[in-house]
Amino acid sequence: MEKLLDVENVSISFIQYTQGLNQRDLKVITDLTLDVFEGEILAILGSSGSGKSLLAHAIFGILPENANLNGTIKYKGKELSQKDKEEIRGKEIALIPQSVNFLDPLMKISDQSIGQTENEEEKKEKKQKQREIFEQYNLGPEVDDMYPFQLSGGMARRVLVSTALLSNPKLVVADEPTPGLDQKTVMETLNHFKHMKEDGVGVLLITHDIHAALEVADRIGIFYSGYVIEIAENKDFSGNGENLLHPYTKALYKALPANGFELTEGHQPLHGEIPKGCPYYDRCEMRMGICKEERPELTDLGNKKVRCFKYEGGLKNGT
Ligand SMILES: Nc1ncnc2c1ncn2[C@@H]1O[C@H](COP(=O)(O)OP(=O)(O)OP(=O)(O)O)[C@@H](O)[C@H]1O
Ligand code: NI
Repeated sequence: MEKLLDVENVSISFIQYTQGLNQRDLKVITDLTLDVFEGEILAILGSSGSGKSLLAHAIFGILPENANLNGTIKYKGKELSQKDKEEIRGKEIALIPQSVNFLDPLMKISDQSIGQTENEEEKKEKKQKQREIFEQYNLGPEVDDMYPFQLSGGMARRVLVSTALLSNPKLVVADEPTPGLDQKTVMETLNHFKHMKEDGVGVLLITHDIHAALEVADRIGIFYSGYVIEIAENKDFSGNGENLLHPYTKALYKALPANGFELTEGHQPLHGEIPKGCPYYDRCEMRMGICKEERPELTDLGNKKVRCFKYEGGLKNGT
């Protein structure tokens, strides 16, 4: 399977003005590294406000003006410049945006889904394809002439998913596709991702819903205080969680069945307030002296990755 997306050491920050003319760099995402292969679903799990949408927007070159982006984003091994991102988006790579507000309220659904076309012939072709895909997603012909406000939440979601698929993308980035949907529509949406994967598409599923992630993802990356602290395989989230590596991931897993799961529980140091050592130091049961002083790197352990000093010498060193 070919590697589609490489996000290497990406940091995203904003300039924050403090007193007077003083300013400081407010880091939202630090040193983020992940990859997505063909026919794979990688979920990124993070709490609200942890920078998930910023990550998606960085890949598509649509970050807000005041954001600073560092690091490298590659597609099929080639580093993407801002210009490349603009050329490739909506074609080989497609975004399923978090908000249905991405739909234009004043434009009929089918027109905005098809987008601008060069000529009548192209428009006809695209219209036909749009109908086919919409049909697969249970959106009948009556939807074409509707405006966004006439759609239910589930229909609007399906419009965003099918619009993303219109260009036959190789890579799909789905930003929080499930909140606000009823259980049945959640399962439907997740099934769409499974079908994309079966068709060889690579999917980056950005979510704060661990149940959704576990339902469909092959691997799951866990955000903590703007760092990816572990990328685990789905099957590691089983038994006593003994195959999970980072103490935070272990704690999350243990909280799952008992508490109905709350990712935001406990205080995650955010942005400016991260101490110089490991961001999880204060809450960690496995902490050592070095963890207070230095920040651990993301250690590559084959199919998994972890950011924790316990594993710097390999898997056997952890507990
Ligand atoms: N234009 C901006 N200027 C300054 N700070 C910003 C800006 N946009 C986002 N941020 C900061 O970045 C943080 C992360 O935003 P982002 O939308 O990526 O979070 P998220 O993980 O997608 O959250 P949610 O789960 O609510 O969708 C925000 O909490 C905010 O502090
Ligand atoms: Ni978001």
